[in-house]
Amino acid sequence: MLIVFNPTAGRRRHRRLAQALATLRAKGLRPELAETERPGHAIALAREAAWRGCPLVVAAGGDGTIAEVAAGLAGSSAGLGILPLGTANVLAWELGVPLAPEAAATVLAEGAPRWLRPGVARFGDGRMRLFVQMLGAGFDAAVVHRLDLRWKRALGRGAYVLQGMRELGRYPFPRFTAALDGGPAQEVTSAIVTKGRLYAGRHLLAPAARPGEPGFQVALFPRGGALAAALYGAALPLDLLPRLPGVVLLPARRVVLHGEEVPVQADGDAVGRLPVVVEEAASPIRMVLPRG
Ligand SMILES: Nc1ncnc2c1ncn2[C@@H]1O[C@H](COP(=O)(O)OP(=O)(O)OP(=O)(O)O)[C@@H](O)[C@H]1O
Repeated sequence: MLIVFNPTAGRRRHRRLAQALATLRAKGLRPELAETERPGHAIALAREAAWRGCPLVVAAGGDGTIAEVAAGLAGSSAGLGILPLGTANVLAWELGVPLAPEAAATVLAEGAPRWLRPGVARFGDGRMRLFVQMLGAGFDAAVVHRLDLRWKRALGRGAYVLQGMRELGRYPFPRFTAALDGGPAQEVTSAIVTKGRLYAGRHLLAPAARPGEPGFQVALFPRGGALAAALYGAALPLDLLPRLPGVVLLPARRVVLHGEEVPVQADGDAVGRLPVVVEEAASPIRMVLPRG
């Protein structure tokens, strides 16, 4: 087992990592540890581990680190485990992986295999980005793009709330189009393409989503403006967002988002700007998850 640890993810991460390692060692396991040194490094570390036959690579970090490890394991037979040390840890909430390090380590040692089907985003400039939970274009991506990392370290998820309030006053809500499965282009001001039900931690976004099955749920936000965005932001922690008028949720296998100067985020990382085409990744990933 190789643990790929992002030393910049989340808070209190070193202590939590040490607790997980102690649990694994107490169970007779001898995990290897590799620290990431830069964005994208986890991809290379995971790829190399899969190439030398490592059966399980654990992403110790947040959703961005999981996505990078998943990208490195793509097409291999190695399994992917999660040690949730990130800020939002949406995928851990989604898949029932405990946040307590000892309990998460027990899942790594004794969990069961389950398939996850990541999404892949292709940008206009030819870049590709794999994502495990969701990709957003528009307002939420603007928040991620301009988030101050010092705030994120100090305040955790609260930093997103503060940055969201700042963006309400300055984001211009440019319109762009979303075309689902070759259908007509619809005008929106934000769109979230999600594999899972949850968003920004454990808040409900897409009740019909099934991460282990093909396809996505797509949340479209035709209404722009600070008032609508503030309303959506207030509804999210109450799990009311999917029920709000003006929020459209649709299933799709392929999503084309077209626009200019519209920011894009994937799994909470700033990843570029539109246009982008979102599809299912070529191969599913075998995850090690809680039994039952
Ligand atoms: N050594 C490093 N220095 C700077 N950035 C790094 C380093 N290692 C990894 N990263 C980048 O940090 C990004 C964010 O990390 P990650 O998603 O794991 O944590 P998080 O943002 O705190 O958690 P979450 O996504 O759950 O909110 C990763 O996508 C990765 O590209």
